[in-house]
Amino acid sequence: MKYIDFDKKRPMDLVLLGRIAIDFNPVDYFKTLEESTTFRKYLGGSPANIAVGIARLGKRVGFFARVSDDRFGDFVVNYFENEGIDVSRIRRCTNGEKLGLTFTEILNENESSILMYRNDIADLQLDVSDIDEAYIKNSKAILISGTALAESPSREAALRALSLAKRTNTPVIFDIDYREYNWRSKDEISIYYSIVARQSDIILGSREEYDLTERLIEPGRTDMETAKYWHSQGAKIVVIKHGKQGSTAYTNDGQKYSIKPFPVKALKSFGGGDGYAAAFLFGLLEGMDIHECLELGSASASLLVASHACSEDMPTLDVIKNFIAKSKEEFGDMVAISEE
Ligand SMILES: Nc1ncnc2c1ncn2[C@@H]1O[C@H](COP(=O)(O)OP(=O)(O)O)[C@@H](O)[C@H]1O
Ligand SMILES: O=C(O)C[C@@H](O)[C@H](O)C(=O)COP(=O)(O)O
Repeated sequence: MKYIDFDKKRPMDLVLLGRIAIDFNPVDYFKTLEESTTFRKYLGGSPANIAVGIARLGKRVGFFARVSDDRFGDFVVNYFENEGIDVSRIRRCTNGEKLGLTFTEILNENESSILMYRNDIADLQLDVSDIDEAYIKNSKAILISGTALAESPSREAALRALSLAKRTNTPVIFDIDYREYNWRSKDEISIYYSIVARQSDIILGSREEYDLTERLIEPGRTDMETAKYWHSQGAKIVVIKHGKQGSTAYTNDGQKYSIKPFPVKALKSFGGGDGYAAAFLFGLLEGMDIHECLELGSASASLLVASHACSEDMPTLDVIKNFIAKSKEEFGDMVAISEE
């Protein structure tokens, strides 16, 4: 069953909108951030990680972003170019705004935290003038990352992209992507997240992120209530992630596809969502069934939590498929299909 009708005549597979940043992950991990002394620099930013992931799976990827006009901005643009990602819509800030920096803390395989430096931030300078209709119209889908809604002018740029996507019949993917920084209130979060979610075809988020989105609508929903509500608003696929407990995709025909995580020796607790989104969306673009997309997403997520980086360790399709095959041999099938 296909839930999203991607226009195969469009040359770009996915355009993403949101932050491109840098991760500094500790080399001397299993320590507090205060104690760590040595870090490795990686491209970062959840939507940027997803872009790298889906490009490595062979898709043609574009990006709407503002980056800093300095060496860090050079680093991320060059990294994208080396990954084959189109950078024609990535512009430099002109007033000294800085690229987002994320210092991560890996205390143990289950406990990590991220410290984000986002003052005077470049990515939230994305402007409505940066968003052109032709670029969206040439793409099979657009992914909007929630943090882009945290401040103006990025907020209006994201909403313009959303409007142009609807006008050009371009499927909208909303990766809720909550990061507390730059938001002034939880009501603000709910207002803007729900505007985008109501016009999205696919919504990806953790339970916490749906709770934030639904705060002014109906707080305290179950997953089933959440899925039914967003289906009633037009979403075709609602994915709710629950960390180590796995994830579930709810489709608008009443099907519920749950998957347990592929067992893995985790190193960190972050990065799974980006790997998940990249591989899950790849599967959809390939016309795969939902349970195949879930397997790809969940396997990619497991590989990412087992690795030191997010972007740099995004797996190829062969790596994901080999991992799935080995896991199934040892642990059996991971997917359970049922009715909502
Ligand atoms: N310890 C783990 N082992 C295996 N897979 C994991 C682990 N933690 C997370 N995952 C996978 O990563 C996915 C996304 O993780 P989650 O924490 O829910 O979202 P996010 O990373 O976006 O916050 C999960 O649905 C699961 O498939
Ligand atoms: O999103 C950020 O700005 C930080 C990311 O680069 C970092 O790798 C991370 O936290 C990924 O988070 P997740 O995949 O959503 O768990």
